[in-house]
Amino acid sequence: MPPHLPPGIRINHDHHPTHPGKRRSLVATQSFSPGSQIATFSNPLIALPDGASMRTTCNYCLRVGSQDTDSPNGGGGQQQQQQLRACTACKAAVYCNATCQRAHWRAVHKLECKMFTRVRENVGKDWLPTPVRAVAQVLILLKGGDAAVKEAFEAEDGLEANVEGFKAYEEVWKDFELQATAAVVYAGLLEGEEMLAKAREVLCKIQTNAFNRLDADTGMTGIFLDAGLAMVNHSCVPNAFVGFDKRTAVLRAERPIQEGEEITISYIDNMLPTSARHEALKLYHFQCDCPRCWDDLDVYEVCQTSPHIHLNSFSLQPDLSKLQDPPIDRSKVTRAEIEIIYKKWQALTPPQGDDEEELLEFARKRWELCRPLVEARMWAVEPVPTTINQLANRWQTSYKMFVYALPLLCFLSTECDPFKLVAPFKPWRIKGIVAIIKLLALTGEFTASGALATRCTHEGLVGTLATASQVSMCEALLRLAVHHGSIGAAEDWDVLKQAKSMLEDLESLEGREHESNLLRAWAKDPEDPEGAAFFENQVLRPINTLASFAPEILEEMLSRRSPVKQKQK
Ligand SMILES: C[S@@+](CC[C@H](N)C(=O)[O-])C[C@H]1O[C@@H](n2cnc3c(N)ncnc32)[C@H](O)[C@@H]1O
Repeated sequence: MPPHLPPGIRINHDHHPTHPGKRRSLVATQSFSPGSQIATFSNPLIALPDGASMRTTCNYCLRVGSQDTDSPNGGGGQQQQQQLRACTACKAAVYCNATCQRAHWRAVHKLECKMFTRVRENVGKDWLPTPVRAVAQVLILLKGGDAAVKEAFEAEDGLEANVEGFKAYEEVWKDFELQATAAVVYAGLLEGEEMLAKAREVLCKIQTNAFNRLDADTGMTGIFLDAGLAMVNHSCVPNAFVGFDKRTAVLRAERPIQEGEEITISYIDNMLPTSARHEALKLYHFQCDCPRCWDDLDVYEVCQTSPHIHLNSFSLQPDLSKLQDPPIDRSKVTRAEIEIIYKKWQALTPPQGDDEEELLEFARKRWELCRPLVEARMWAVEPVPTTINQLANRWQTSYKMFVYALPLLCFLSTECDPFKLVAPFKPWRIKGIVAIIKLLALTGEFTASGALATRCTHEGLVGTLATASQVSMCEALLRLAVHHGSIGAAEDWDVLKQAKSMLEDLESLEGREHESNLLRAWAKDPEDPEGAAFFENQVLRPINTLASFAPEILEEMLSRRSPVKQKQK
């Protein structure tokens, strides 16, 4: 029996003449506009936090919290987070409340609880590596006769396993053998070779069909497997994407989808150069022949053909002609050189600790590799954006450097993200905007007290912030975040909730009704003459000026020349 699917989608079982290995696919039974919700999946077969965070994440709803203070490792320092209480029997699985604990007990924990007692007695640990726990859960649910798990893992038309494909990679297969054996032993099911073979097959099915559930807010990962969602095939130019909200996966349209069209998502980071994408897809055992792979398109070329460039008229890159005809110089770097740059960049080993000098030296080496792309002004081509992003992330929380993170974040939101992620409602684009808002609020305090110049030697940066209306900038950015967040994210996405409440606070500030009215008019109609002029002059211009400092700041910090020079713009 095929998995139960929500309305709006169906499974296509037709043979793909050009791709016999593709087997089934998910097809839209109605049209979907960009950003709209195609389907939600809230009853997964497997939903696990990753091994290391199973003591700090509710094992049922996957909400991140802090550990019970009675537990051996304590839970201090995270007051705002939900306090989690451990199962009194195994003391390994933790929950945010009794409802979650009961639901997890019914779903699987009554069967796996003893396993954790066994783990503690045998190896003294109170957690298991994620794949081992996932396989063990499936095995004990199969043993317990769970119908949905049997259907997915034992029926002939169940989940794709690709066992022979995995066997071809010796190292991967050795790893699978170890993990499958551990799962069988810990589950208390070591009954012979047949059970071990079953465990290996289960692991192959999990590897092929489960999502790495990355929580965009906390960075926590885990495994999420739903038999219906697992029917979506891959494309490097997908028309849909999956977001996670605790125990629910939401499938959303990224591009317009017509009735009868196949729905595709990207299994990997589809912004990487072609050979890196193919390397990442190796474990799915198929040759991707999407337009990006077929014509070896870079991010700018994919952006140029995107059907939703126009959505950026309400964004930080409203100059649509730039998205249609990007100001880059392809003669400075070939595709083959980009592939080599990426491989060398990836091969550099990051320093182990937090030593500032070592981290800066590492960033310098990475930046040096990016130089041909920088000269071509191909800022949106990896590894340039990730190199800048990593530096911005570090500087944001650095007492000495946080002011310098602001131009970097403005640069990412204007020169990188819109080309990489053309749809402005993609959560990563919204997060980029929210990061700018937070830094504007922080630097605003220093501007008001006149202390900014003591923190930052870049006169252009200090001058721009001194003359800009940071409150209006924040309000405009919040309106962008709330508008696009309401299209492409769950209503109770923390980032969206936070943006909404910050916007309410700003709107209620006395004495700036005029500015607020203009921005409200612009948000209602980005072509409203007065509102648009206000946004252009008071928001976009300072954001672009701040962004324009990023290349020189990066150059001077990372090119082994002098420190940031004092410059008046
Ligand atoms: C998560 S499953 C997707 C559902 C799968 N088609 C099925 O019938 O079970 C992933 C597997 O589907 C196949 N697949 C996914 N995308 C594909 C594509 N673009 N071309 C060919 N095969 C693909 C590969 O075998 C891959 O390992």
